[in-house]
Amino acid sequence: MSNSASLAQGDLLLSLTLPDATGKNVDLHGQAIAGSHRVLLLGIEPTPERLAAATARLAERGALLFLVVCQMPAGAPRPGGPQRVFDPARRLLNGFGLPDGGAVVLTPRGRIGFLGAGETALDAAIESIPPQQPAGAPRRQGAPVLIIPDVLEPALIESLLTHWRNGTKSQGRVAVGSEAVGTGAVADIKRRTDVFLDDRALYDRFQQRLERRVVPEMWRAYRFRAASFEAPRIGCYSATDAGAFGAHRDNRTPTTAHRRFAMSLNLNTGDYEGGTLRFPEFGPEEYEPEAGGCVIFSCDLLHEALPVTRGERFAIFTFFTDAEGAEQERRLIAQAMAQGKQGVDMR
Ligand SMILES: O=C(O)CCC(=O)C(=O)O
Ligand SMILES: [Fe+2]
Repeated sequence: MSNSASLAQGDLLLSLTLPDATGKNVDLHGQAIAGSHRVLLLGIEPTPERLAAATARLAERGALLFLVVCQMPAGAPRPGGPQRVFDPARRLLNGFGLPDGGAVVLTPRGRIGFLGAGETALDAAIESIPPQQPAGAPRRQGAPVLIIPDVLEPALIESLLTHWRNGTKSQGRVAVGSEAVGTGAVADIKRRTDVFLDDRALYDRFQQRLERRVVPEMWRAYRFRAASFEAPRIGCYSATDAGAFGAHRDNRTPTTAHRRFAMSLNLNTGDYEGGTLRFPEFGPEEYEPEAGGCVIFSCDLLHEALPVTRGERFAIFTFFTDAEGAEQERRLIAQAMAQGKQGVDMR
């Protein structure tokens, strides 16, 4: 991880193991408990009364409590109570940037759902756990896509939208190659106004969210190790020209062949109509993550963004590649530079 700042709400935590009183390692993402909300109370021992009240409220929510203590607990684990785990180096307190008494909620997905400190931290942590959801109808089809909610928070979304408003705009640009269309037809396949994310500070904030919330999810879902991502662009599909991106794959030209996974991350929802994503090879379902959330999919999948019929849809896009693809891309950029082209212009 390139950024060493404390873990924040929304970050994914895929491994977390601490010893119990007997020295046996407890995997806080173990298969018997992952999939439930887990509340970690750090560095303090609640009174028996508070513990009883918290345990009852947690049970209602199907959640589990762990006490993370810094002193090795005396004697054998106490039967019946919450599991105590031992963190003498205060790795968790430091990693979360919390004082003693801090509370953390791990969501079923393994993300940090809540972080808090102070007298009310445990109650607030429990309060943050949503009621258990009904299963819904069984799904019989769907595209092999990964939907990740809450990758970007509202303040960062706002900064990205401001960057688009002030940025240098380019329209309808697509990579041209064997299966791609010629310039004459470009406007037909892609009607979108793009601005590259070329502001360093904003780029760094965006990159950190991808590293903590997207890259590890791709590893878990696909065992895909992202080595780099392409210059992100913020796009606007407007109803004024029925903004859309017709059915295409993302890796079918010499300059895009190194791409492995695409990310489409919505910056707004609700203030436009249309604009959903569809994967026609897999069925008629339409995909639309909430603002701040994204869809990740293989660049081999045929996909289209349906026309926006009212308002404007904003989203940010990038493509991930692995070490091999990154090497391919480096060669390509070097070639283009040797021919006097600018790297970013190839995309
Ligand atoms: O609008 C979208 O969500 C998809 C965009 C897309 O397919 C692309 O930029 O290649
Ligand atoms: Fe695409």
